Amino acid sequence: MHKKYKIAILPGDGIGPEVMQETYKIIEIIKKKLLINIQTSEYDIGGISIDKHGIALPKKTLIGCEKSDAILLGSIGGPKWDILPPKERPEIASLLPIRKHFNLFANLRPSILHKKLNYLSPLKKNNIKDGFDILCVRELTGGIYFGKPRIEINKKNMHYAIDTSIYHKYEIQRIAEIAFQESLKRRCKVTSIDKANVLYTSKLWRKTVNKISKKYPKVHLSHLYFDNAVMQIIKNPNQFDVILCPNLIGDVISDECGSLTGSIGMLPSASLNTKNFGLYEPAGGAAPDTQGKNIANPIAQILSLSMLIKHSLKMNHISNLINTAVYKTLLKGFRTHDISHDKNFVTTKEMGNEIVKSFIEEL
Ligand SMILES: NC(=O)C1=CN([C@@H]2O[C@H](COP(=O)(O)OP(=O)(O)OC[C@H]3O[C@@H](n4cnc5c(N)ncnc54)[C@H](O)[C@@H]3O)[C@@H](O)[C@H]2O)C=CC1
Ligand SMILES: CC(C)CC(=O)C(=O)O
Ligand SMILES: [Mg+2]
Repeated sequence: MHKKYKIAILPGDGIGPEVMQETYKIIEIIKKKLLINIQTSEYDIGGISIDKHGIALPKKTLIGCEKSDAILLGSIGGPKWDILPPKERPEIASLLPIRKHFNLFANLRPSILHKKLNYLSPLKKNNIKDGFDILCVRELTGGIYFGKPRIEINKKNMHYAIDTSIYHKYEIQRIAEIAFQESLKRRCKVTSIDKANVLYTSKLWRKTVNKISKKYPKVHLSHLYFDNAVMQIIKNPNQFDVILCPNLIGDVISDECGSLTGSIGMLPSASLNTKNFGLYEPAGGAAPDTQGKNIANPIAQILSLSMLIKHSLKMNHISNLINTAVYKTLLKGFRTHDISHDKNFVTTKEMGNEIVKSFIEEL
């Protein structure tokens, strides 16, 4: 009897359901042609769930995810729900809590610009002749997105808001371990990014990362301040291997690295806990400006499935086949709106179909 894999699918808001449809096509091929027993079950999350059930993260969704081997998420949020009080908006009421619930502290965001596709990047060609391959390792369940108190005070003559950034040593230790271990599989370089010239949490971050680095003598560790880092990445992304960041900094850096490959619409992510259970989602958001137009790039979602298959289902060969299929489709010249330099672009569905064709060619 073949092993059965259960994937909880959470399409969410905005372009989430559109790009998820294209990802289902790849799952169907894996089931039919590779005879892998994958069972998918869909659950609501985010704004759509608020509309349907009055709550952004229903119990049914959490229980469905708990019973699965991994979660594949589209995206959440959009202007319709921006007017809600902070605690009720999809970001704070569903995305952050689901990450915390499963202790998904390790967020891996690989940004790869292949040499042969370097013209997709907005950077000048001579800066990216050889492309680049950066893995952003972002701490995902701590820092300022989770600190308390977070509150707006509006009293007589006083109107202010507070966010609190907290990092415990153990939170820094465990994400640093992940970054060093990942770098051993790559080019053995870790660049840790912080603001240790100003922030107390960053001082502890740097001290702790330095201590962990002693366990990894083969890995070259360097530190950059956040402001300089965003500049260095644009000047020469190829100098970076693994970039290790606190939550907020990683949010920014990963968008930057993603867009340097051509579009944030191609950047997948894996959010993992210590048991290799993971939530996989595009690094970008709900892209409301492209929603419903059949123009969104489905690559980030398809590559997120690839990461799921690698990290949670442990089928590296299938993950590699998907990655190759995406690469070949781009080499064949197919471009969605976000990566097209002219008016010649394919729709979301056409891109999905082309990736499926390339995938079948690889089998
Ligand atoms: N993990 C998640 O679910 C995330 C949700 N969000 C939410 O999404 C909503 C929109 O946020 P924004 O700041 O506009 O960021 P965004 O990432 O949704 O969009 C930024 C830009 O990138 C483009 N883009 C993103 N993904 C694309 C794709 N697959 N194909 C083509 N173009 C793509 C968008 O069209 C837009 O121009 C907000 O409500 C935000 O809170 C934002 C980031 C992550
Ligand atoms: C709500 C945000 C923290 C989501 C986001 O921008 C991200 O995870 O990259
Ligand atoms: Mg982000």
